[in-house]
Amino acid sequence: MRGHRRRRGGMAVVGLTGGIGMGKTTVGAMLRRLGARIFDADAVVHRLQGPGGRALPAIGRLVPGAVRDGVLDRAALRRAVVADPALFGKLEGIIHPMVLEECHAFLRAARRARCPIVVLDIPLLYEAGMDALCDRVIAVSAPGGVQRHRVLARGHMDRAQVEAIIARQMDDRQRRARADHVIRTGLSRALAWRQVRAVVASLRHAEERGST
Ligand SMILES: CC(C)(COP(=O)(O)OP(=O)(O)OC[C@H]1O[C@@H](n2cnc3c(N)ncnc32)[C@H](O)[C@@H]1O)[C@@H](O)C(=O)NCCC(=O)NCCS
Ligand SMILES: Nc1ncnc2c1ncn2[C@@H]1O[C@H](COP(=O)(O)OP(=O)(O)OP(=O)(O)O)[C@@H](O)[C@H]1O
Repeated sequence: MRGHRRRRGGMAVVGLTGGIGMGKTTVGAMLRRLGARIFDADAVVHRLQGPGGRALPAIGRLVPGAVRDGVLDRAALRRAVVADPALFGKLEGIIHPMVLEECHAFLRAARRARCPIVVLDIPLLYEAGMDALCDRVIAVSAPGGVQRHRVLARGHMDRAQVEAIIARQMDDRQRRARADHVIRTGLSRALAWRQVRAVVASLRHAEERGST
């Protein structure tokens, strides 16, 4: 538990992490409705890789077939990095420093705007050591079967690709053991809401006591 660390500049920084398809975006949206400002690492990655994105030139050099006329073919990039783990590591080497930079810029802006609670929604929060930026961490979790079913139901990844991504991520049990709060998303949305409200109430309670 990092439960009683001092808040940084009057703002609670909450990490939100979990494996692919565990429910980070869904829980992030609930936290937003309760007043938190969200840093969405996946959305930042998509912007960096989108038309005119900063990461495109380096990705084009790494996987030449993946960038054509300044546009990234996500499916081609996914196939290439899943087939070759060394390439996956090199792609992360391009993207992660840029995500970290954007995250610091987000935190500076949120502090200037006096946001009471900010949430860093980052799949690889622990793997990339970005939990060091957080006062508390929430892990979202669901049974492995539910996780795989959800990702396959989206229809753009095959079984092998899902397994390759899961293999690159921290084991769910380890993540749950390290986090301050665990939100279970394997049951109904109503239950997830109840857990999210309880976490926010505990943050607000800590604020009143002057610690997180
Ligand atoms: C592998 C890529 C091409 C797959 O693209 P695709 O459009 O199919 O998926 P998307 O980007 O929406 O990611 C879906 C989920 O996969 C997982 N994931 C993505 N990248 C990684 C990674 N390097 N390691 C582990 N899990 C990852 C995350 O849970 C993410 O939420 C893409 O995710 C990518 O470029 N990843 C490298 C950047 C990265 O490390 N992102 C993680 C967040 S910082
Ligand atoms: N509590 C819940 N009850 C029911 N379904 C849920 C719940 N939470 C998430 N889901 C469903 O699971 C799927 C994955 O959720 P979500 O997109 O939030 O996960 P994610 O962790 O952000 O995924 P990714 O790592 O791929 O970005 C979605 O279809 C969502 O509707």
